Amino acid sequence: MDLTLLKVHGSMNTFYLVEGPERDDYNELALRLTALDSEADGLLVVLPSLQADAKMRVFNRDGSEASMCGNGLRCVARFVCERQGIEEAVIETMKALLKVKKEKTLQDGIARYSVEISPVSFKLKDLPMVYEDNDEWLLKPLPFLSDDIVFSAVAVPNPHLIGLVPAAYQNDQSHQQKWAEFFNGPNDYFSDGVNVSYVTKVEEGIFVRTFERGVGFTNACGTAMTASALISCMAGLVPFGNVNVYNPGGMVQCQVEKKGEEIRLLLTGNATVLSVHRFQWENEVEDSGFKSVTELEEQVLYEKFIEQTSSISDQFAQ
Ligand SMILES: N[C@@H](CCC[C@H](N)C(=O)O)C(=O)O
Repeated sequence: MDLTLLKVHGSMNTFYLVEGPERDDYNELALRLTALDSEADGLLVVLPSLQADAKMRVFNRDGSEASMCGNGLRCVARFVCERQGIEEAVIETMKALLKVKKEKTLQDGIARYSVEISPVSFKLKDLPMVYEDNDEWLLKPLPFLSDDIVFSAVAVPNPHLIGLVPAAYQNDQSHQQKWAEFFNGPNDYFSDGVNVSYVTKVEEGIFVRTFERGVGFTNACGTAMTASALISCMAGLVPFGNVNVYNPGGMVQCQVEKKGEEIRLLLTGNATVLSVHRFQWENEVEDSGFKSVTELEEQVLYEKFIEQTSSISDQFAQ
């Protein structure tokens, strides 16, 4: 089968995007593509939907399917809005119908979209996480892990474990890597694995580094950045409202509103198309492969944007 793929990114969280019918082997396609491209964090599939303008499925580098992807949703939002000539849409995801919207471009040319991140749950059963007889785990050290990091568990709806850390843990990532690898292997706490983020306050917001389930360290994880902004607001690290979230791949804005139990989260950032690919997808691995690549110019502008945000991100080892 001859497929047309877009290589896209949100904050340098990079995916192949394909449009197609429902089928049960997109995990295989994700594995084929990521085996050929070490930059790709996974695959986004845009499908027809009976309830929304389109449906998104997301597959990690290792072929596992995730319930949500914030950076990926911005790229899907752009694809659907441009295809239909609209500025707002609703996208069906595994657990929710989410509103997406075209926003004013960044630096006069970088396409920018906002996406709803929902539903949000602090219930450990929704991640799932099991730790003694706790129902929630918010802003408390996990004693077996460290005494000086407060951790929070939140599902948005994919699972996140978020630690508020001093800068030293950003410069030496071995602590984060060790525990993220442990929680994503056979373990008693997270039966489905978990995305692990370390968050540090910076002058104009927060810096977030994420070790993603099914991927490893990534330039950025949209759901993790939004969940981290929520936890940072709840911890009093930054005020509720708009939070600038810096990451190794750039910067996004997360809008965090919490009224009692009701939480509203919005993630806004770039949705960039890097290149267009033709890919031959056959049963045999040796018959599959890229047939052509057309590079686009959009990344030039994005690189300039990164230069501006790098004064903050460069405080930490990349
Ligand atoms: N990078 C994504 C999240 C992708 C899914 C994640 N690895 C999971 O398995 O939950 C994002 O931008 O949110």
